[in-house]
Amino acid sequence: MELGRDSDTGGQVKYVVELARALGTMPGVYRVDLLTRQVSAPDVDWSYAEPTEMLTPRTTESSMQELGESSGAYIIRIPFGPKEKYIPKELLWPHIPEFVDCALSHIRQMSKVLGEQIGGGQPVWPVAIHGHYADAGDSAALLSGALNVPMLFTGHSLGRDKLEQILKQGRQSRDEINTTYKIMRRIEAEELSLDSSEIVITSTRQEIEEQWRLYDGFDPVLERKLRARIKRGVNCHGRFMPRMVVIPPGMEFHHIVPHEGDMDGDTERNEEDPTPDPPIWSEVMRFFTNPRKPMILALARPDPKKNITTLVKAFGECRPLRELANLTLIMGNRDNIDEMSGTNATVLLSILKLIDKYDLYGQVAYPKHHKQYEVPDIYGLAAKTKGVFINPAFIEPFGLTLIEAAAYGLPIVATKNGGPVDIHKVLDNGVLVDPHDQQSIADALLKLVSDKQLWARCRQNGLKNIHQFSWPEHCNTYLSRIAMCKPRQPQWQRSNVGFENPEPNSPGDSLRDIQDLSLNLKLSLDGEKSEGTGTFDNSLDSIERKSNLENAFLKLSNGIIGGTEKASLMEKAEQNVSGSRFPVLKSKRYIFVIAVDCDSVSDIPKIIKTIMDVAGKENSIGLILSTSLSISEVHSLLISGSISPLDFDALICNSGGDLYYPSTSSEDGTGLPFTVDLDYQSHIEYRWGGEGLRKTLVRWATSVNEKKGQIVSEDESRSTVHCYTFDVKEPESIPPVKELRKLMRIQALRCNVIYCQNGTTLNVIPVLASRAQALRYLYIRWGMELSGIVVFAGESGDTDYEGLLRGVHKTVILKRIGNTALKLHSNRTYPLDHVLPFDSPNIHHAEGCSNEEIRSSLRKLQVSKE
Ligand SMILES: O=c1ccn([C@@H]2O[C@H](COP(=O)(O)OP(=O)(O)O[C@H]3O[C@H](CO)[C@@H](O)[C@H](O)[C@H]3O)[C@@H](O)[C@H]2O)c(=O)[nH]1
Ligand SMILES: O=P(O)(O)OC[C@H]1O[C@](O)(CO)[C@@H](O)[C@@H]1O
Repeated sequence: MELGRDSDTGGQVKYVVELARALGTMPGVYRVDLLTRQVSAPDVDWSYAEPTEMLTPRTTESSMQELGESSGAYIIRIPFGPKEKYIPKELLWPHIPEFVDCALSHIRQMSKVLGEQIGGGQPVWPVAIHGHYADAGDSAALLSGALNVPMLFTGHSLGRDKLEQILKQGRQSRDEINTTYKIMRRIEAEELSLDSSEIVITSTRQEIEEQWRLYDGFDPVLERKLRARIKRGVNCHGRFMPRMVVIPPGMEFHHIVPHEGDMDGDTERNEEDPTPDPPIWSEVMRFFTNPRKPMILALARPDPKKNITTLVKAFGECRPLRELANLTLIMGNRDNIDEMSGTNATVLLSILKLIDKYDLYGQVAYPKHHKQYEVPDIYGLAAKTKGVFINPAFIEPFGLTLIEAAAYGLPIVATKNGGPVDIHKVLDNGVLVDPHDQQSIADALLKLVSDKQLWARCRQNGLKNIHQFSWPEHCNTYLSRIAMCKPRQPQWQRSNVGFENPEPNSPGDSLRDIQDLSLNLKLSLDGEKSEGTGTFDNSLDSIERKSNLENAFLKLSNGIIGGTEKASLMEKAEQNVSGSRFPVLKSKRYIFVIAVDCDSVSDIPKIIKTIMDVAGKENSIGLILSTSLSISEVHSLLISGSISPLDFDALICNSGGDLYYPSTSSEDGTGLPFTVDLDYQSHIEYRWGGEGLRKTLVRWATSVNEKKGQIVSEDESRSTVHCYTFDVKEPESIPPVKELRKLMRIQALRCNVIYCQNGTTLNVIPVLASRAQALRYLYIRWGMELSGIVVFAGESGDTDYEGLLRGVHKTVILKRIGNTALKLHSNRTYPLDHVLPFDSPNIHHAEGCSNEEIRSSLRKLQVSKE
């Protein structure tokens, strides 16, 4: 690993690689995939372009174990974002949905492969998905929603805390910080991770109490209260908190041999010892006038928060310390400071200036290069000189370097802010200091290098206790926590499992199953009615006539049919569905998704007709309508434009709260020619606050009305099971969307709040539901290729607009559509340009909404109908 190469290659990289490797050797774990970005850029190592890399187990014991085909731990590199270009983490946001789409396709593919190998032909679905750091938290949330599997999250370093620390330093304004670090988008990703995760893993208790508590979506007191309510079986009124679990990271101990000798002592390498000194030693020692003095070692990325400058000042201004010890600063690798990122270069330059200011030549080493395999030798050298390791960071979430130093027999001086407090409790191998207090840093270092007994005691304590930081131990606790999560998987896969072993009157004969069967049989009926031919007649051989099928449907609904008969009926219906209507989505070359949020709803039919006209009558293009409107509003709209619902393959309504398919019958009781997808409903159900959420929203509306007059009211007629809709009379007077989101999160209500239709409507839907996620569902459910999608959107739109433009699909932005909606975005927590990939070749701005202008955009996007 190239640790410390830049601000993206820190401790988290080592943590996740070692965790994946360790998990891959645990009994009960078949396969671990560590997904990351594939980078094929000339300025990074060639191995970053390798699509797959196996992480070989460290211990011979585990490598001796019988491994199954495709089992073990792997790094999977997913290509996304601009080709051949390295992108720092702060600039990745516009590309995250593309990663999600590609990752989804890898996971689906892998689940099929594993299904063939070990799943008896049934796809083997992931047990859990774990996001590490904010960007992966965002991705994992979308993936866990699309796959319907439990999510875990580890922050490693948290945005709110970083923001506070930088503000405290007073060098940058909030806006400047946001421009440099895109920190508000990152914080939103961390909030979403709280909304979506079942478990948040932290390295220390401090991370929970001091850092996570800064977030809207987490409150340690409320968390305890909700946990107690769940234990007592008391209603939580739709409120959810992720479970926070402290599991410190481990160490790989296989290569650790603490140096026993000192620079002058008997155990020093003697003349007969054939092992030469590690080359990195001379790289360091060449800086020193007297290399035998105890070495104070700091090893950290040249990031301002690591506070190396205070350390250099403390050293420079403390005469006795300078006389007694040398200082070694390992700050990543560099060829040319001018080519380093702005903040890293600034740190390095200020350190060089301080060295010059205090005239520390001959006393401070700051080598340009080191390899990761040389890091143990650097700790070893410091230990050999009876030196001390120091981490003076303003705040350190955990601090891998501290456990590394302890493992190599080095006492520590560490910041009292963050993880080191917990580490010190376990290891008791040094002194904690206030990182802002230069004098106390110098005092602590001086004490440890001058008091030989204290030094020896700290070294021994560290070595004695370091084994408490063990990966196998970490993995045991981790896996036991995952095992406690309620298993989640797509509803239709559960039905499949049921088929293999249909027990008469088994507990599986639930209302849900009946609904499933009903939907599938109904779809079968629709299939016959609308298509007339196809596999319908052949596959339903035991139910010869359509009327029999209708009877069966009724019997199922009334609970008369159950057990084996139901299972067999279900299987036939399922085969029929797979054989007729829905795979149509899969076979389409392109799917046109009409997601325009027009200034006036009445403008939509005209746009739909133009796009339909462009699509032509060929079967190779599917059509989906994606809107904030309810299904009955959609129906009226289509009628008003003389458009047949049957021209669509699917209709995403209520901002993604519901998914419908057109149908020639109307058995839903709504009188409308659509069938609701019940599997989708169960798919997005996660953390839906239901009645508790609705009541809170109504209370919020009342309080807004008390202040501003009657401007917002619940609209029961447009609300559905998974979408609470509110009418807004004066959009400019109601609080911005970010405030309502915050209010919900503070109350532990997890939902997706969308201001739509120019702010005249407010839709509240499940947290992992959205118009963009509905497309991912169609991919997972029916195999609809995401790369074949062309989304038609306006220049602006509802507050879920950003989701429509990003991913592997292509987008045509129609000029002058949805302009009024722009005001909905004026009060966002982060600017749209931090998340929209406007330079993407997948996006094209059409000059207008005419047939020719749309055709021209499609040509530019290389979408051809053939
Ligand atoms: O020039 C360098 C600098 C660092 N490292 C290594 O990089 C890692 C740095 O990890 P850490 O000291 O933990 O700091 P960060 O890079 O900031 O890592 C983040 O993620 C870690 C894992 O969750 C947490 O321990 C940290 O607190 C958090 O800030 C260690 O293994 C170092 O040995 C190098 O090899 N060379
Ligand atoms: O300064 P930030 O953005 O909080 O990032 C620190 C994180 O970045 C990394 O260096 C690389 O992802 C991690 O090791 C660490 O978790």
